[in-house]
Amino acid sequence: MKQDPAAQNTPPSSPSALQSAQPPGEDSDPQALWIFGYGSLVWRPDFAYSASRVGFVRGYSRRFWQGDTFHRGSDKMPGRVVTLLEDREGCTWGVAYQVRGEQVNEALKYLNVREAVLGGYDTKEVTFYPQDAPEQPLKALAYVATPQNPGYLGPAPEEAIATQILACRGFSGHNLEYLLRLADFMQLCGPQAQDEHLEAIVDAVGSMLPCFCPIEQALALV
Ligand SMILES: N[C@@H](CCC(=O)N[C@@H](CS)C(=O)NCC(=O)O)C(=O)O
Repeated sequence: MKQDPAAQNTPPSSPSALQSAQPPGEDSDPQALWIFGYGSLVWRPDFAYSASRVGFVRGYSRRFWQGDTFHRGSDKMPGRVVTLLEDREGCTWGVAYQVRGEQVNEALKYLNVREAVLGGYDTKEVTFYPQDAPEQPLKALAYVATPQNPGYLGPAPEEAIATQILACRGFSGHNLEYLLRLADFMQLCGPQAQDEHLEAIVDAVGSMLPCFCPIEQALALV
């Protein structure tokens, strides 16, 4: 897939700059901001929002390459959560949430703690393509863990990532729940939404769990 010029990797942008970047027709509220989630934000945003849309970003691939010693792991046994890897051929599915008015500062304050302080993520401007209107892309804020952050673990064989996920748990729950809820979301997106890296890790987990069962039953185990 050729990288869409609109999906050029732009430098990290401040939320305020992004709010003013919304096209005039996008929203009468100049304070409106879209936040793109592609990991736990997909199923647990935990901030108030006015609208949400399923869709994708181009030029990035999702990877379980960020360590997590709080939400899904500990200092002794860091879990693995996702980040975005710049990839010209990449496409990552997730959910964009629109926050407006007072929701903007509340969401940013909350995410700064959850993502930046506790998770090591930075903010980055991305171009989001709604599944139901890809011809009308939106500017959105994404939280991305770069290789420079102290929690970054980087690439590993999917089997090793699966082993680590099976062994870890943190304050937000088991790392396996994190993996399976993301896989569940991707199944709901339909056959056009593929994530080979995620699928390979789920398959590796399945080969290691003696009683591996459908996702909804496996979620009941964690
Ligand atoms: N920034 C990504 C990943 C965010 C993410 O998964 N962060 C983790 C670790 S800092 C988190 O918030 N976990 C909460 C949970 O696991 O329920 C997203 O947009 O979803």
